[in-house]
Amino acid sequence: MSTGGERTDRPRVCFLGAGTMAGAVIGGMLSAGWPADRITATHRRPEGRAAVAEKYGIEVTETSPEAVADADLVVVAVKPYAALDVLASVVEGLSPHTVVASLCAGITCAAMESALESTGRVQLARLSVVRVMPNTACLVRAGVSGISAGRHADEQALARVVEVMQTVGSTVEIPEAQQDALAAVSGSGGAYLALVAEAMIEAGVHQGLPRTVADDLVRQTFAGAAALLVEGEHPAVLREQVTSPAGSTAAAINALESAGVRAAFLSAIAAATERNRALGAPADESR
Ligand SMILES: NC(=O)C1=CN([C@@H]2O[C@H](COP(=O)(O)OP(=O)(O)OC[C@H]3O[C@@H](n4cnc5c(N)ncnc54)[C@H](OP(=O)(O)O)[C@@H]3O)[C@@H](O)[C@H]2O)C=CC1
Ligand SMILES: O=C(O)[C@@H]1CCC=N1
Repeated sequence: MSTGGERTDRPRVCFLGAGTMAGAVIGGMLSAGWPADRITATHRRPEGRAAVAEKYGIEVTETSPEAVADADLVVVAVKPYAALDVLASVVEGLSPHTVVASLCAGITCAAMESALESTGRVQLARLSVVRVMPNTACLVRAGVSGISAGRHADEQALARVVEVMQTVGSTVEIPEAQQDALAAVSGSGGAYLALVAEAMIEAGVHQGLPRTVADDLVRQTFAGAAALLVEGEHPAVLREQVTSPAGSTAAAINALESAGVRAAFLSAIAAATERNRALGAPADESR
């Protein structure tokens, strides 16, 4: 998967948990030329370890202090409910120079810092902790990650995390209080757009288009619309450019507005923000 031109000064990154999100970041890093021998991961199931090692050509081990001993950056990438336990299970392998980042929805820097402080090991109590919220487009190096530094993370620690996440997309540094809303917009956003794409394909089929044609049309329409958005024009202007007075787009927009599409997005993003907050709450067993 490597494109060559690998740099040997890249930080060594160990992912704790190698599921969808870690896999997207690992895949993006490798395709950008990050040396495979500077990426490791852990997986709790032996068959999972074998599969991930085979897929990415990286070393995959059990989650243990030894797994993180050589890492410059340890990335917690398990489901939120397991994040603090997984971090606690590797503390013996962390050094004062290790940076710990978490991709886990809702898990605060303070919660991770407390987990490290509660080890009673003085040198870990001041470890750099960074909270990151990426999205799955990291796989194609088109992700966007919100990044917030914890109490002890200095510029150098932050730069280590930014180096990884900018390899797989863009980054935005935000106050940690905004992380739950950011996750609701960009962490989950790809799913909303995939749902709209799915609905548009079905609607095209409903109007008599062959499924493969509807599928191709929708994919390319999304790619084209994304390219125009990235150019920087305001979305309202892009919408107006397509909407002739009393034309067919106006008829469609009228139907969408009557169905409450804007209100639906307001509710959806509010629900996701609230859910992210709940995922970080200590008593939540459903995470
Ligand atoms: N998916 C997404 O789009 C995004 C996810 N995130 C965050 O990323 C994190 C991971 O989510 P996602 O990748 O979707 O989930 P996955 O279930 O795909 O991946 C989680 C991985 O962690 C593994 N795991 C669980 N416990 C342990 C353990 N003790 N040691 C090692 N590995 C363990 C799981 O193993 P097993 O297969 O055995 O269950 C699984 O492979 C979550 O906290 C989520 O909030 C953030 C942004 C976007
Ligand atoms: O659904 C989730 O919980 C995660 C957080 C952002 C995207 N997926």
